[in-house]
Amino acid sequence: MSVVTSLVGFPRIGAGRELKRVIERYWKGQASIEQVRQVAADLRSKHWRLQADRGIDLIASNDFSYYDQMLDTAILLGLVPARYRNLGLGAEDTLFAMGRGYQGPQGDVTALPMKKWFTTNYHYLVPEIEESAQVKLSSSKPFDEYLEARALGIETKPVLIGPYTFLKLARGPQGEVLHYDAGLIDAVAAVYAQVLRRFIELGAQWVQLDEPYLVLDKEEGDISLFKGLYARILPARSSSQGSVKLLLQTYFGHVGDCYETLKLQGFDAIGLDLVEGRDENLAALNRYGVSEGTTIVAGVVNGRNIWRNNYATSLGLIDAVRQVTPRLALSSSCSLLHVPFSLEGENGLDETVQAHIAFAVEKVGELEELAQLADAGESDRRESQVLAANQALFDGKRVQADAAVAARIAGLKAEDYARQPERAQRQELQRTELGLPLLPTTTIGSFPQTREIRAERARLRKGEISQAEYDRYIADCIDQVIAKQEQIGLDVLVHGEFERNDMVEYFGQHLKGFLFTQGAWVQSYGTRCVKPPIVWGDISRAEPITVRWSSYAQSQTQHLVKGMLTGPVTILNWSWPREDVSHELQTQQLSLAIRDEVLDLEAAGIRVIQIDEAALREKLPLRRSDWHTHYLNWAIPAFRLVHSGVKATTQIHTHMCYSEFNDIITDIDAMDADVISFEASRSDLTVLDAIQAAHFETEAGPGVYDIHSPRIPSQVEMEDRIRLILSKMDVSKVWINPDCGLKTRGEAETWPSLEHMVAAARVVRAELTQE
Ligand SMILES: Nc1nc2c(c(=O)[nH]1)N[C@@H](CNc1ccc(C(=O)N[C@@H](CCC(=O)N[C@@H](CCC(=O)N[C@@H](CCC(=O)O)C(=O)O)C(=O)O)C(=O)O)cc1)CN2
Ligand code: MET
Ligand SMILES: [Zn+2]
Repeated sequence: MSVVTSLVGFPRIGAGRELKRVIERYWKGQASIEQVRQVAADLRSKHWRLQADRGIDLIASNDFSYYDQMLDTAILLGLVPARYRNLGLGAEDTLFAMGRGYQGPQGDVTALPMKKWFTTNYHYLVPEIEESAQVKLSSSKPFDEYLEARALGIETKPVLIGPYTFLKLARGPQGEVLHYDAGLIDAVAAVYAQVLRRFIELGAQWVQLDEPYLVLDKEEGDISLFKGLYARILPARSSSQGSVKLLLQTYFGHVGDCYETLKLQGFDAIGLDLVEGRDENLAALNRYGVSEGTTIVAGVVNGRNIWRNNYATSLGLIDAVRQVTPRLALSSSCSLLHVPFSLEGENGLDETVQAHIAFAVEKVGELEELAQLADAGESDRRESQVLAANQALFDGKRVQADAAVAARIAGLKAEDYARQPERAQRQELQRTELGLPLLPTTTIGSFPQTREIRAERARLRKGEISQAEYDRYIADCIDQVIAKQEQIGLDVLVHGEFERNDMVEYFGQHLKGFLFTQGAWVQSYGTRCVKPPIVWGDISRAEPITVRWSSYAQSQTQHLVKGMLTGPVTILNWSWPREDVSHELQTQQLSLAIRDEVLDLEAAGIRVIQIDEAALREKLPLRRSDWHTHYLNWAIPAFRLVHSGVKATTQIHTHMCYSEFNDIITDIDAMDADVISFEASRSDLTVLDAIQAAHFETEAGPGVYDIHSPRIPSQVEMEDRIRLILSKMDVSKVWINPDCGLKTRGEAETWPSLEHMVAAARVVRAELTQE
């Protein structure tokens, strides 16, 4: 018998994005809810079987979700705010209304706020706990899925988001952090206790509670909140009916600052991330040891990258844990939700490259191989073919270094990171030069990526149409979008990004050093997926990427057209980075490539250039002490390097979404952009207070409506929003825009929404000039 293997969670969208397809068809009225349920059940069964066939011992159930697992947990706890309940919709439709808003015969409600899930490109819905909320067990989803697997002959380990993480991420109706009073703690803990008792009745062996929030710095009261919750939950592991074991699963970092507390609670197992939290977690194990009866589940297979596991390294980690305890199990470092499904059918990559890659299915295989190697004696390990073949992947260099890139980086000087003249002076020059009105209106860049556009691109890929035909089609799209923007009266226009499949993949495809996949999709939010490009070698730009379409768009109008680029930090964060060189170096290479593009756009007559850094906050280390030393100290200069070469009158914009900036607001100001647009409509507007407090110099467009929902906002609603913004910001610094790009929206909702937005800006502008 080999070491026990556990999987934190498995991707749920399906190898061919089946779940996405059926749910989106359902939303359009083209599939029934029964069809959705059937596809979901088929996927679950396929994924369980796949793990069982490969010998995984603790297979997760309830890791499936139609939209998001935080949303499922809110529903499980009965935390459906009244405005959604009052719509009177069925179970799935209520869930979708919370996820994406609802506008129809039953009412008009916005969606719950959406936020980044720790340091990933996955987004969760922020549960809202109303004053009047009655916390009680309100869904049978975890039990149903456990029984569904059982009926297939597969014993699973039900997985739930733990109560501590849930409560730390939930908010009050105004987006405020909760007050964790005894009543709330009792009620939430009581539901989890009830869940455990029910699983005992059903005969489950293990339940996993995910507590990633434990890897964050602790605030006052956190430890007592955690202890308060688990003091009520742990006793429910046994009842007159039997008992169940509890696995406390942590991931995305270390729990060094609370490991002793975790140890003392007497969990049956504690899951530790030995990839991202390696040193501190091992140090904590060594320092405090492991309680009698607790198994350490060592997360050695990285659940967040796509590279093959280095078995020698993992065996070293396994041996290190065994120095402390013999009770060891193996797992992925976090849920495999964050990696693509499988290499099977991936014919976009050649074999030598594929040998270095492991997606979810391959990672399951790695866990099993490691479990066998972990139990092999020293001589068996020495003779192991598996180990030798694995070692060969890590011996020697994969790619030749690019000497020209290295020389350019070596030649960088301090002044390359500082734009001249200083910002206040630039903003004044730009005001006269660009001739913009007060409260200028603009959009974030993309316009609807309709089925038709995607189909044209698919046709080009398959060789059904020529490049020239495709280009003509894109030019038509641009003509139309320019004309429409002029018609509704936007001040700074965009070309619409029709030529791009994705804002990161597109740049990857036009830069040296990147590779792409055909179908390596990863869920980003709801039914939306991304296909990150792979960094394989040193990065550089062979030729201009966006100049052609930006200049074309500018040639079609007298208005300003904003050039549109993705910034270096975002390109790296939304790609699969190399692990043989630092993120800092890869980002620097990207900065130089995008810098060349900025200068080429300027030379081609583009006077406003937006460099999106949508993912800047995403990889901010979870521990505050690492923020500057491990990240901001190079990520912010990387952005400055991109734009420091332009003239004072060229206006540099940046854009960010789904992040919290309050605590890094001065760092964002230090990017030295002239203008920033950001997401602010789904979340609370405390960011405006932060802007005010920090004397933020960058002009700013806090999004006045949510584009991740099909709902059309009214003009009045946006007027109110603008007035609220003006109560906190200097009017000369305010821009009016949606909170992100419009690519996921349809034409039908896009144009009325923008008309309302422009009309709202005009009304408020008129009020201002009357005063
Ligand atoms: N990388 C990245 N991360 C991000 C964002 C982002 O824009 N990009 N935005 C934020 C929110 N997250 C988002 C993630 C994905 C999408 C999104 O729109 N994804 C699309 C896919 C975009 C894409 O790559 N499209 C390709 C391929 C489209 C496709 O599915 N084609 C069909 C064939 C065409 C057809 O429909 O007939 C196929 O391959 O089967 C293209 O346009 O070429 C989707 O899930 O639907 C939006 C926002 C945060 N993170
Ligand atoms: N320019 C991009 C767009 O409008 C920025 C999106 S941020 C996820 O789609
Ligand atoms: Zn955005």
